[in-house]
Amino acid sequence: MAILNAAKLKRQKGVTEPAAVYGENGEPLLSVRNVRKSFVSGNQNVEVLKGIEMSIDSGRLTMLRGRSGSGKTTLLNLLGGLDRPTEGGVYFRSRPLHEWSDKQLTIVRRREIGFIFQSFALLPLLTAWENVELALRMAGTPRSEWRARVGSCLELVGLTKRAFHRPFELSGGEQQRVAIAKAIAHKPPLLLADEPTAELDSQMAASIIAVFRDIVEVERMAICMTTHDSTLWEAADVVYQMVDGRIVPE
Ligand SMILES: Nc1ncnc2c1ncn2[C@@H]1O[C@H](COP(=O)(O)OP(=O)(O)OP(=O)(O)O)[C@@H](O)[C@H]1O
Repeated sequence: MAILNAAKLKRQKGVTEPAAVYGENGEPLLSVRNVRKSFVSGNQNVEVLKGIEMSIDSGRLTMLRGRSGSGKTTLLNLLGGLDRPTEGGVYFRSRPLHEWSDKQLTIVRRREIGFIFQSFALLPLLTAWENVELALRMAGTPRSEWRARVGSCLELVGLTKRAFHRPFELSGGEQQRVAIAKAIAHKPPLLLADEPTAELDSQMAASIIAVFRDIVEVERMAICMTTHDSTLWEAADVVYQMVDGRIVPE
């Protein structure tokens, strides 16, 4: 796919665009400091994350790669405040998510983070347009802004012509694009995606990654996604490889 090759070429030539950074001092949008996560399974304590250090910048597509069971989803859940680390810190826009109450985390997730999952999580009776509009309603965006924002999000994901179709009338790739439009509608600075291309064929997967590249470049959001698919890694600005709960050099 052209977009993948373009991203690869840019990196090969050492061309890097200046990252849009959060904060005056250039601190990353999100940083993870010595994070450990354990689960109790039966009478055993299983350590799934073993001292993770990483950061995520605005205007960058970051990928987490690794074998099944290496801890990618567990880490993504911590980045999005869906769970808390056993040790260490997760700082989002310099605020310590790991110290926040459930109520505070719910608010930050609703307003400042977009989530995309493997299954597309669309409401089946609503059209693509109404699904995206619902996200704005949930985020408390003023009604007067809905029309323009829904239109521009559907345009960004290339679905203007399909705006009034319901999910069952759309292909898997198109449904995932509606899910992306829904996740970015309220302009969250951070978009997290867990295996967003797992249910798609390789062509549709590449088209989703092309949409992600547009989002980081046009909207300057940060996207962090997990993937097994080695053909997609070259489209990333940053790739973290996970092995057995640790980030290891590629
Ligand atoms: N709530 C939990 N309780 C006990 N063990 C858990 C829990 N969540 C995850 N694990 C274990 O942590 C390990 C890492 O799981 P995780 O889902 O993060 O891996 P992954 O890299 O995302 O894998 P996949 O690519 O298959 O989704 C697995 O061995 C899993 O069984």
